[in-house]
Amino acid sequence: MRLLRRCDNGDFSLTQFSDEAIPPYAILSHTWGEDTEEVTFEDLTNGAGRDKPGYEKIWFCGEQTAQDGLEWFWVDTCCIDKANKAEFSHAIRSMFRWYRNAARCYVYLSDVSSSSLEASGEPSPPLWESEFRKSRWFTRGWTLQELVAPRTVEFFSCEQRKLGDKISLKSQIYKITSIPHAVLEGAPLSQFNINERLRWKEHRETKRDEDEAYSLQGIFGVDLAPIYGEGAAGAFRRLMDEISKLERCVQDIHSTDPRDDKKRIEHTKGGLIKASYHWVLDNIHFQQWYNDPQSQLLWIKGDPGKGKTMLLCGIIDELQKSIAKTGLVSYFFCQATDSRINTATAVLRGLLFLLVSQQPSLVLYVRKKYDHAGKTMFEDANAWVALTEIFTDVLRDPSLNATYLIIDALDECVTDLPKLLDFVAKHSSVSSRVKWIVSCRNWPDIEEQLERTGHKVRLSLELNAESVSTAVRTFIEQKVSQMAQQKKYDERTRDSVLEYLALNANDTFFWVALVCRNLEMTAKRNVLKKLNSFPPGLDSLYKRMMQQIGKLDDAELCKQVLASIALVYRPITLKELVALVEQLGEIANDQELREIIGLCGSFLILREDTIYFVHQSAKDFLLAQAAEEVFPSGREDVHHAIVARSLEIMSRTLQRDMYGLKAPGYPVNDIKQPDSDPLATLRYSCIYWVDHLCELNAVSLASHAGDLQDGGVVDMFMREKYLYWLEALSLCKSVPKGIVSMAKLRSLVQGRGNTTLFTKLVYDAHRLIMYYKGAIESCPLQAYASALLFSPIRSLVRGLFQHEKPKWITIMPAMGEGWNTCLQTLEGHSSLVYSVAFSHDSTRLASASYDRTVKIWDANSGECLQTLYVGRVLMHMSFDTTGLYLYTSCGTISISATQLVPTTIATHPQTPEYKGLALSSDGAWITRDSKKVLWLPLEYRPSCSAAVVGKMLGIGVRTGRVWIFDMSA
Ligand SMILES: Nc1ncnc2c1ncn2[C@@H]1O[C@H](COP(=O)(O)OP(=O)(O)OP(=O)(O)O)[C@@H](O)[C@H]1O
Repeated sequence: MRLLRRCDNGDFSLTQFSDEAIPPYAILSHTWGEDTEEVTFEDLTNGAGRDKPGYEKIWFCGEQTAQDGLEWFWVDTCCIDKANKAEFSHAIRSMFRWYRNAARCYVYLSDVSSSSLEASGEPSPPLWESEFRKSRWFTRGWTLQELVAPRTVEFFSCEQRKLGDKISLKSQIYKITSIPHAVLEGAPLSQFNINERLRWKEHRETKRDEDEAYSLQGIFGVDLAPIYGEGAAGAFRRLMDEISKLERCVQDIHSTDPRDDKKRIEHTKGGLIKASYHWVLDNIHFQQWYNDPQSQLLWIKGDPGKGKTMLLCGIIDELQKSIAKTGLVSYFFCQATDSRINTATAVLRGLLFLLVSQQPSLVLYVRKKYDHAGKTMFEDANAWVALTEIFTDVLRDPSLNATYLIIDALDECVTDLPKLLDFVAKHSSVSSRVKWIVSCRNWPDIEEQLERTGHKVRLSLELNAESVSTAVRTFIEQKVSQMAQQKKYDERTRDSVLEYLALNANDTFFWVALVCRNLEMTAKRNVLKKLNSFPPGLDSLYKRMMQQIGKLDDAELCKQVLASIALVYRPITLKELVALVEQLGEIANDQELREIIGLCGSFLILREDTIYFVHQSAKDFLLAQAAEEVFPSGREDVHHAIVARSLEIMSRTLQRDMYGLKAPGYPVNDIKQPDSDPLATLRYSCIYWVDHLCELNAVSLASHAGDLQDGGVVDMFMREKYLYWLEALSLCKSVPKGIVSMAKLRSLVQGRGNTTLFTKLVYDAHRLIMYYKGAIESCPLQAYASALLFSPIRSLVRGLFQHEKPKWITIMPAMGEGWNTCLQTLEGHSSLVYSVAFSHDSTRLASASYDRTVKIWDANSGECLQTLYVGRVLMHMSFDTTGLYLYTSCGTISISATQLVPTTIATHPQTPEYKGLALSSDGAWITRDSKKVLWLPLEYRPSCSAAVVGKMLGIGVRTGRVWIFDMSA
């Protein structure tokens, strides 16, 4: 950006600044006169232009800038070299940002005179207002963004007298432009829908047709390179395209909307009570964090149930009020029992989603990567890397105002917590504009890491016992008063409940909440009798509740439900639960089912149709203290029951074409889930039955030995339902998980030693899912087309499912006898793959392509874990024990094996030995010492690169595919 400064001799000089080093500056907004009247860049560089009418504006802007204590200012007529096309294009794309980031914006209204102000001596309304209303400034296209982008906009008359600013004149401006007050007060533009924003530009004109669209790019938070000559229609079409791409990108960032999570949490926890969190706002540590620019991280810690989550809900509400639309508040609530929101990646996605929703211009940092990699970049197992890079860029954005980032329950981040802690520690001191709050239980691991973080303030709930105690007391009073009203308690009952709760709560909100939950289900006449049965302390209370469940008529059923819910890998729905717990099968009635969950109400809660634990501590209790009661024959028994039920219900229900798609090429992305979804009960079973099977220990496996033998339940399921299961996995978007499951099943059955027909079937089925992953994943019915037609003649699955092969194919392709050496084909690169490398443990395969990306694959599941945009062609790649090294002509980029975070280093500590294979002229693969290791079938020969580890061979080819071969086969 080029800025102006007034020199001592009264002239103006121009200085160019890089984006990272722009000093505070003022900016002029005006309407252009004839081109010949304006002072140009050329004029200024040649010391000319003083005699032009436009010089006065520049002079005014310089004067006003100095008066406001600034040194630099910007005027569009002379700060852009319009002869330089690249610069001009860059300026058009940056203009909104330049206005938004200006410390001051002066609007010079050449057609509004303030002489009428003097003459009138404060009449009401002032006479200049009618000129103001008619000013040309409100009719031009570009001035729309000049009005809405800057924080402050001051209006001056042609005599250079201040008339007011966009806040003091908001009513007049609203009448002229119909732009709502909130916009003028700085509300994020994204709060206003596209049509409304388009309406603001109605009746505005631009000199060039295309500018009508170009002048709106900042208003919609998109980037549009100008192509003058394309016409207004072309420019608008591109603008609309960009807007829809932006919307898609924002949509794809989000895996959950933290605003909905917050509402849900508050709702399921019984509603937020202000009087129980308000104490924190006056707390000395909170105040220090809030007011001191050096204190950027507030760490709230406390034992389970002390009210941390609700405290954060309250703080979020208060911060949102206090920043009054000018800053950003972004937050995330981790919940261990919900796999959508218990990973480090989900946290960053959630935070990022709320940031870009409030300030769409930030999406540019996302688009840099997203446009290249698409939605998968948020979903790859290592999306973490991409997200941390984006986040780092976002936090450095110069336009970011006061920003608050809040993460609740770090202890409930199940996947990659160390990475998240490391990220928070590093980034919480990056910018004084960005402040963080994190909360967690008193866990030593987390404490150790956060203790090392600088610029933090610690707020321990245990060390603020008095405040927490008063807050709990208020909570008790509110809860009891609500119950007393609802259940019509007499005074004695109400006072007794109040007293009992106050005496036994031990400053733990959750204990109070749990007791109240129980009392709400207790008849008024029994309340006093029952009161003493709630012992103080969470564990004692859970124990007591377990005893109460033990006395129910449905005690056994409730325990079975609790046992299954405690062992499943994600929260399940009521329907999925019925599939897993045999005895529930007899309860056909939805109402009765809900009643059973209600009976477990001290531990479980139903949200819509999904069952959750009331609290993580409830699950912990069942798995530890109550294990004997809930798992009387051990956890393995419950795992086995889940497997048995899953197989039974899948065998009964799975069939060909569950969604009535008919066409084998029906793409999975076009499929709409039917209202009455035949997979609703099966989804969990389909995805996780193998995992439960693999939880069985040797003793348990021995006692169920028949299951894994020829003719056993698993064998029969594979024989009769395997392809239908693959179709279902595809409908559940879980084919990669299916591959991992089949690998697990294969090693489980192979580990049992003897080779049986069943072992062979599992091997064959595993090969088939690996080989046809791509086809089945994108079109579920390909399980019966490609997978049957092109698998080897002696494939067991092919033989078992002959009856399912497409009837319309009369001449079957000639296939080989058995599976060839190619295990799987990895698809994703869009150009030739010129380098491949295996990790030493053979779990990862990296491939580099002329599409300028390096992809890292899970060599077992074939899933693409990460796409690195390297932007250049590499010379070579190799893994060593420390990580992946990418060799470029300008040094090495190393990728750490565990973190997969690229860092640039100048040289590699030692040049690793090249261990790959090379292609000999006759098409055979030879090692470096010229010893032949493998002949490849002709079809695989047009290859470009190869790597080998153990008995696996990876080959990258011209089509962009990567093949993995089993060399032992
Ligand atoms: N300000 C409040 N308003 C309403 N309810 C509250 C408030 N504070 C705490 N509670 C009640 O106390 C319960 C426990 O609070 P919360 O979940 O915030 O504790 P926590 O410290 O985050 O617990 P954990 O670390 O175990 O997750 C909530 O379920 C809610 O019922």
